[in-house]
Amino acid sequence: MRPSLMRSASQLLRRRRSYSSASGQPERKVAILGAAGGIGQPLSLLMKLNPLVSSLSLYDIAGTPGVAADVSHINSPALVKGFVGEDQLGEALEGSDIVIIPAGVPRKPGMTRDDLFNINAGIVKNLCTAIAKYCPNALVNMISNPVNSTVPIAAEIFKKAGTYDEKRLFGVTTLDVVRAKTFYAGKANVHVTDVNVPVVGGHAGITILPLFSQATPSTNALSDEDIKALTKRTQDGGTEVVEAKAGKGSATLSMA
Ligand SMILES: NC(=O)c1ccc[n+]([C@@H]2O[C@H](COP(=O)([O-])OP(=O)(O)OC[C@H]3O[C@@H](n4cnc5c(N)ncnc54)[C@H](O)[C@@H]3O)[C@@H](O)[C@H]2O)c1
Ligand SMILES: O=C(O)C[C@H](O)C(=O)O
Repeated sequence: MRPSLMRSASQLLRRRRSYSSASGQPERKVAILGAAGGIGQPLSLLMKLNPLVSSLSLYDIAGTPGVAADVSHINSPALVKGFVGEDQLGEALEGSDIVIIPAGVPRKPGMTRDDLFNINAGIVKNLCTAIAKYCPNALVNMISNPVNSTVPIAAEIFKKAGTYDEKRLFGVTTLDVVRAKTFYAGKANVHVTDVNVPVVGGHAGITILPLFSQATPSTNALSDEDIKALTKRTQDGGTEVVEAKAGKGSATLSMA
C-alpha cells in the first residue's frame, strides 16, 4: 500500500493531463468530498490556490454553498462549484480527474482510528460507489480514517464495479512524512526544508514506520534512544493532536 500512500495531491495534479482547453492549458477537475469539514475547508483553499486546478467541485452533506461562495472569490483560475446532499453527488463527481475524500468522523480523545470504522466505512462505501459510476477513471485520494481499512474498502467497491486500478487509488499518509521530517529536523538541528525521511507501512500506531536510518541529511548526533523517541512521536502524532484539541477533532491544518 505504501508506494501509493506517499504522493500528495499536487504531485498527482502535475502528472495527470486529461484534456486541453482552448487556451492550450491542461484542464483538471478536482472534487473534494467532505469539503465543509475541518480538513475539507483548508484543502479547498489550497486547491483553489493551485494553478493546476481548472475546476473545483466542493461536495458535502451540509455547508458547501457557503464554503464554495467564500473560496470562489479568490482570484485564481479554478472555477468553484458547491454541491450539497446525495442528490448532487453525481453532478459533483462527473468528469473529475482527481477525487479527494476527507468525508467522515474524526477521533475524540481515547479513541483509536479503528473506532471510526463502523461509521466511516459506510460513508466511504457510498462515495466510492458513486465515483465508480460518475468518474471511474479518476485518481482517488482517501483521507478518511481508518485509512488502513478505508483504502481496502474502496478497492473492493471498485473491483465489484469493474473499475479498480491500483495505480489510481491512494491512501493519504503524507502527514506521517510531514511529522517525521519536522520532528527529525528539530532533534538533529538541521533546516527542516532540507530534510527527507522515508516512511513505510500504514497509517495507524505501529504500522507507521519512519525510517530515520535513511533520513537525509544524515547525522551522528542522534542516539538509539533519540531515534526510538522520534519513531514513537511520529507514530503517536495523530493522538498528540487529538488530545491537544480536547474533543474538538483531529489534525486538519497539517493534514490539508
Ligand atoms: N489520513 C490522514 O492523515 C488524516 C488526518 C486527519 C484526519 N483524517 C480523517 O479525516 C476525516 C475527516 O476529518 P475532519 O477533521 O475533516 O472531520 P470533520 O468532522 O471536521 O469533517 C468531516 C466532513 O465530512 C462530512 N461528511 C460526513 N458524511 C459525509 C458524506 N456521507 N458525504 C460527504 N461528506 C460527509 C461532514 O459533513 C463534515 O463536513 C476523519 O475520518 C479523520 O479521522 C485523516
Ligand atoms: O489521528 C487521527 O485520528 C487523525 C489522523 O490520522 C492523524 O494522523 O492526525
